Amino acid sequence: MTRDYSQFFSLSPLDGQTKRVTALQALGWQPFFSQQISADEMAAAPPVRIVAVHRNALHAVGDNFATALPPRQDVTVGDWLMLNSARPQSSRILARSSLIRRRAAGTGRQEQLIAANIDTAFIVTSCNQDFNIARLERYLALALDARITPVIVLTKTDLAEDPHGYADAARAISDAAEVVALDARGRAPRTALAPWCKPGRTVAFLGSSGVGKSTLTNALLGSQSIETQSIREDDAKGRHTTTRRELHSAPDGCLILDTPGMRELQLTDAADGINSLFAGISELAAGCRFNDCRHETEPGCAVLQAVEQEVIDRAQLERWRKLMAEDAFNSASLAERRSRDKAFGKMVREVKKIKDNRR
Ligand SMILES: Nc1nc2c(ncn2[C@@H]2O[C@H](COP(=O)(O)OP(=O)(O)OP(=O)(O)O)[C@@H](O)[C@H]2O)c(=O)[nH]1
Ligand SMILES: [Zn+2]
Repeated sequence: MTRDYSQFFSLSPLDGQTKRVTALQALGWQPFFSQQISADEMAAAPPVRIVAVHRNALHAVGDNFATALPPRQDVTVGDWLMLNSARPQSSRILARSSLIRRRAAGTGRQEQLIAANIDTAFIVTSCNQDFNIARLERYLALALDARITPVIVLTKTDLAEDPHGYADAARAISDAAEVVALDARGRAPRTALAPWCKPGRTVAFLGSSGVGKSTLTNALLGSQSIETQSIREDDAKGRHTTTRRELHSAPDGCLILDTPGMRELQLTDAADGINSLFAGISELAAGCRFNDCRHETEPGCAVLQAVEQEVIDRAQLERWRKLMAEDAFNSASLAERRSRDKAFGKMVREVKKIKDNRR
């Protein structure tokens, strides 16, 4: 199937003042990436950005050209590669400014790369029963851990009796994230999200199904190119899960990553993100008498003392515990897997050695 990626070629918007943005900058190229390569390397292998991941190909766009590459487990949408035309599989992956990973859905504990080099994560929830502090915290921890600026977006303000109540509750979660409340339909999102949707910036929408991610994406794109749930519901086949994973270029010059629902989002190796979200608790924990304090019944527990003194909220401590436990569980399983794989590889090599010696 031939796909048309020419939408990315015309990306050379003016960034408000009069400074011209180069074609690469419009694709999201930043000093963080150019610092990783020499001028010679730049001439030998042009940088390309992975704008779409399909089952049988990676679609890459560079300075006024597009190409398809063979799929690779270690490459994800948003990645920058130095294109080796002779051996595309060996193209160098540039270090990422941010990376979203997750534990693969199902029973396997394999880590899956979701997206790379995202500047802003819009964490979307609606002003209704979807609104859930624990879930927002999980997304916030994930974004912070991935080194992405989080912004909480509350949709469906038009349907809520008290949208301000939701916005206040969201603001109380963390100073790390700004909160925007809006009606996702119509023109409001373009203005409200403009501070983060600048030329060459990559943004992504995260959140449960039905909260308005596609509606927001369409509002920024100024089109209906992403089908929304109500349209899918009319589909004779009923609702199908979205498998898309690609970047779209918006008229304002920003790049929008469209990810699947991420309903099974799990934290893996995200302790840093959790700690920065719950900075108050983690700082207190450092003052506990025991290094391995679980903050349950231990004497000299600084965290429990703070709860007693109502410096921190008991419910918040519970949510922190849950996230830490989830992260520890997933990370341990992953580490276990890695060491198992290592041990297995070692065994294979030893068996091979024995066989070779016998010859
Ligand atoms: N009234 C109102 N309806 C909204 C708003 N945001 C989204 N909707 C509607 O809610 C439904 C779901 O929106 P989508 O944009 O498809 O939700 P999604 O998050 O992309 O869902 P998935 O693709 O399943 O992950 C659609 O019918 C939208 O029109 C809003 O702010 N106000
Ligand atoms: Zn403690």
